[in-house]
Amino acid sequence: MHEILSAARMRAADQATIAGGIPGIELMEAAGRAVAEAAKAMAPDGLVHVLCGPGNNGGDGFVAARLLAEAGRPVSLSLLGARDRLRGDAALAAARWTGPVHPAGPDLPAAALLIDALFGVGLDRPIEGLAAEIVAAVNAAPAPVLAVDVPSGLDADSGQPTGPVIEAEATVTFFRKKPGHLLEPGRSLRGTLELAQIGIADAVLAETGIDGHENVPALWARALPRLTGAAHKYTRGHVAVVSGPATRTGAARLAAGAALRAGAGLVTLASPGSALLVNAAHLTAVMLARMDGPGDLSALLADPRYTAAVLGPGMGLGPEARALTEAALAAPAALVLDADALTQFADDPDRLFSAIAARPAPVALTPHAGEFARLFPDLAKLPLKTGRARAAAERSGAVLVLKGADTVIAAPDGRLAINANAPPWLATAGSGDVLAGIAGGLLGQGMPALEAAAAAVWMHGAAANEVGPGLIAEDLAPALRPVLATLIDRNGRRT
Ligand SMILES: NC(=O)C1=CN([C@@H]2O[C@H](COP(=O)(O)OP(=O)(O)OC[C@H]3O[C@@H](n4cnc5c(N)ncnc54)[C@H](O)[C@@H]3O)[C@@H](O)[C@H]2O)[C@@H](O)CC1
Ligand SMILES: Nc1ncnc2c1ncn2[C@@H]1O[C@H](COP(=O)(O)OP(=O)(O)O)[C@@H](O)[C@H]1O
Ligand SMILES: [K+]
Repeated sequence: MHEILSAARMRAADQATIAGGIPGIELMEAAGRAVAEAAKAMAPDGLVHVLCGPGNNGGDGFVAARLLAEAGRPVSLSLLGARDRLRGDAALAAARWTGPVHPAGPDLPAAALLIDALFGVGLDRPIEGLAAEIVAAVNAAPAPVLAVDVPSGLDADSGQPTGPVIEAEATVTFFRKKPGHLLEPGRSLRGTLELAQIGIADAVLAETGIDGHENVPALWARALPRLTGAAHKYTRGHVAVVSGPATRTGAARLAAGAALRAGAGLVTLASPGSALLVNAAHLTAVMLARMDGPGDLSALLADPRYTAAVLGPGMGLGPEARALTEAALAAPAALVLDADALTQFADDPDRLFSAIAARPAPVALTPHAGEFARLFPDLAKLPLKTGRARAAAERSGAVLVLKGADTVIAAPDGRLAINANAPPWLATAGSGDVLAGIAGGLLGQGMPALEAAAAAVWMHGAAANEVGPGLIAEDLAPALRPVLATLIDRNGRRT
């Protein structure tokens, strides 16, 4: 159920199902029924006003209106465009509606609920003219809005408004979620999301292919590190985190603490001599090693017990910092490169990519949009966030974590997950450092890179939800405990 389908693949799934012998009107009846049920739950009484568009999204609206009326609810309906222009299943659905069909306009009745069945995945241009006036009126109306499939005006693939767009309290979509339900601002515009099954068989996915998955534990839970009675700290991995200079040490400590909480057996902060005392003053379970340049870091990471390293948080730019990252790239450990460790390669991203290609252990890159644009200036212009992440993973040979409210995780082989559990209070200084640490902690325990990165992003969001508003980055690592408890039981088994 967690596969994601683009509008084109969803159309292919509809068509394959109809070609397989299930009439389109049956799918539409099931879709309209799901919408009617959601409408009853949202507004137990009062008038429901259904706004129908000229395509099959409008057809779903006609079905919902009929079923609500049959259930005894007061229903009114308006249609954008002429009734005799309706085609196919939508025309059939409209023929089954026996109530009046009002011409759609910005004058809306005082309703308990508005159903937006104007445009779905068939939207092919920005909404304008009369339809735009209707959208504005719907958004200004006091009644809550239930969107059919997608809020009208939203691009189902990008999550971007194409122009005027409906702001919905809730959306009912069919068969599988679309990228635009998870990518911002679509995730905010669609309100709560219900997924309804309408008679399309899961097997159709083998034919259509998928556009990725929603980032849920089912994707990676089986790959989580497994604790057994025979575990000792070295079997749980040793993660090195590179500290910045004396005036910028906090970010690396946040990452180190998070790596330990994520289950790494040992975490060592590799600190410049000048920053040893300030780091020592703040550390207990995290260990400290003196590291005064790339030679020291190479020597440290040459110890094969170091299974992962995290570089970037608070690290700084310039040739010395860059030389540290080069040393880590030449070492055998898995790597998380974040923040400054990415920006260091802005002048020569290909140098980073060839170093990644030359190493046996995996690399995860965790840029926010600004860092991404420095490494992938051409890809940053691609219209879809999913497309940007996928192309960058392919080019870099690394697992790409393109951060934001709607973080996208992509592997070089094309696998992709969109994360949708992060609350807005995660947007606070240092929270990215914690994410890098969690990813390092999971990689260090031997988790495969895509799974480790996706799990880290999900745990980060779940920990933020545990904490709630008011969160500061320091709160995140402790909040991993209840999150891990939902994933791993006390006997070390994955739940
Ligand atoms: N048989 C099927 O394929 C099923 C389709 N379903 C519904 O059908 C929807 C897709 O239906 P359609 O492909 O007919 O597409 P839509 O109903 O989303 O919209 C397409 C219609 O709107 C017009 N249009 C597009 N953008 C416009 C704009 N900006 N201004 C004015 N007119 C515009 C198009 O010319 C076309 O007439 C889905 O979102 C879903 O709600 C469901 O009923 C399930 C079954
Ligand atoms: N509006 C938001 N909603 C949810 N999560 C967000 C939002 N904005 C940022 N985040 C998350 O917060 C973290 C911020 O990381 P980053 O940009 O590197 O900041 P910093 O360097 O201050 O830690 C990322 O994990 C990102 O996905
Ligand atoms: K709609």
